[in-house]
Amino acid sequence: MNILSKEMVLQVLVWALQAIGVVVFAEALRGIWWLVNMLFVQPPSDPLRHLPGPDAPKMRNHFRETMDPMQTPETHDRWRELYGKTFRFHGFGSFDYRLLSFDHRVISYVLNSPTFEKPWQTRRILSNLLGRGIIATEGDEHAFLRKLISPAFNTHFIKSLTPLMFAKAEELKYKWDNIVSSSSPQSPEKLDEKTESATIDVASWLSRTSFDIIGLTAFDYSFDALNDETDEVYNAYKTMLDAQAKGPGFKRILELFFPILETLLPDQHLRNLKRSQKVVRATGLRLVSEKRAAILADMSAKNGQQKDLLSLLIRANLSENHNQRLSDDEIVNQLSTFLFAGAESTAISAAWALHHLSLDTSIQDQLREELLSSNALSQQDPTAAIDALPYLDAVVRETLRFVPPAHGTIRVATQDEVIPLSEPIVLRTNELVNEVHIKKGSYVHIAIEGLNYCKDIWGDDAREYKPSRWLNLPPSARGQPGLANLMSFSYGPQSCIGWRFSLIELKIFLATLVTQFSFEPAAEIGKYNAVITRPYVRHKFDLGPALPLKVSRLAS
Ligand code: HEM
Repeated sequence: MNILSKEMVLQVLVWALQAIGVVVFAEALRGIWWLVNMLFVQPPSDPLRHLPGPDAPKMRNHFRETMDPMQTPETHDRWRELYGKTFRFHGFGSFDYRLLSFDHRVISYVLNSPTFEKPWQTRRILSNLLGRGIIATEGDEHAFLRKLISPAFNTHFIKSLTPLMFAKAEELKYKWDNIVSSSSPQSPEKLDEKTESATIDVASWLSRTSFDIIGLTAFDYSFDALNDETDEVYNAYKTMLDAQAKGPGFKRILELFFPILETLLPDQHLRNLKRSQKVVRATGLRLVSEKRAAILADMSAKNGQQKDLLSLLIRANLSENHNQRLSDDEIVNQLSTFLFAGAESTAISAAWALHHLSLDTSIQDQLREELLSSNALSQQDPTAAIDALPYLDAVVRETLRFVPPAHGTIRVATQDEVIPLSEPIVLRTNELVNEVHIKKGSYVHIAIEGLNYCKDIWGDDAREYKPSRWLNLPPSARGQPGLANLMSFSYGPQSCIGWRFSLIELKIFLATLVTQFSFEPAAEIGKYNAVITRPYVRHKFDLGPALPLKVSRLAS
């Protein structure tokens, strides 16, 4: 009996091993076929191969040339000169043809057509991080969320949030003032000189301020990060978002393709991430339930003032058909998305603005002169007053043009498609064509920075930081389809929903800080692209994103 059961166990083991062997063999075959198909079968039939463009050896890619902001301006200029406005380059190797175009007809077609979606890799990264927020969705789900969320970002509502933005900008001003005071030896002679100064990492302080603003305006939650960085939810969000700040490592990329690795080979990073997500979700769910209870209880609030985006979202959700309503979890995903998409991008733009003002004192002086002579900050309606200042507007837009936080975006064709061109191109076969054929699965790269640097749109000085261009834009730039006359917020159904929010926040930051301090460079700054274009101190990349400036208090 014993012997029999041993034999049976052995037999079962053998069968199990055979079954595993068959599965492994089948998977290996599938993998080999996938590789052969990708490397040898698909490329010869890819219509993009006929387009002009740079060639690459089998396993070399063009990612650095197309995505590293320290290289892209030169690369784009060179490639445009050689290949024209629409061409192809290589993704993971010479087998991987990708479309790159500086033709707005192509861009507009791709950004507006339902055939083109964000690649699954982008959406998986985003939803692994934030849950399924609007930025990670497509099709009907996206359209539904966009309709639900859009009212929360209208001009009127954003204007109601500006007192909070002003209050936080003032708080930042006092923080910097204290830093300057504590690092400058006090002496009476110095009071009317511009010598009281300190070196401040403006990127980090602006990030703390911007987090505080989104916390309060989006979900009425005080991170109070400007005071200290101890709040548990703030730190949880920082852990989640900082994971992106140095770019994905090799293991993260492998996990994207083989999610099972997260379970098989957990590491400290993943454990921290999961812990942070738990903290964010628990607090988010609590806030949603408290807000909803308050809204339901307070019938008079039906037409009353909403003071945060969450209340607006809950109210819009409550008026939806019962079976279409978002769950509390789904609402929390949207809040995390606002934080992810809005906090760092606006803070980094403000830091880039101060950087460029520090590099050109005449621009800085002109801006300060406009702000002081208009007395905009002391007006009864300071939001309207600063919003009406042409040079402030020019500095903000020029900064967003010159260093767009989103360096580019990518779309993938979900079926074979024909994209119209605004001007014909000559294929490698010498054929003149008015359209580009693209097959299902091909990637289209939208070079946001590249489009912002186009000489045929912006003029020969496109690669100079020059706010004055906005006071007299060339007609080619005036007709740009992008939001705020730029590509920086993209356009089409998936364009930035928070663009008005960030424009006014940037203006409030600059108006508050430039009237109080002057800025000079404190280090050589480089830029790198990890989800957004971030500053770092040259030769000190390991320290992470930073933008130190010499900040001096102006004589009163
Ligand atoms: C300087 C600041 C900002 C820049 C440059 C910026 C840029 C962008 C860009 C380029 C996209 C499109 C991404 C793509 O198609 O791949 C986008 C989408 C989005 N942005 Fe912004 N953004 C900024 C600030 C904000 C703020 C403050 C918020 C919210 C508070 C926000 C919320 C969103 C959301 C929710 C989406 C997804 C929209 C959708 O999928 O329909 N952004 N942003």
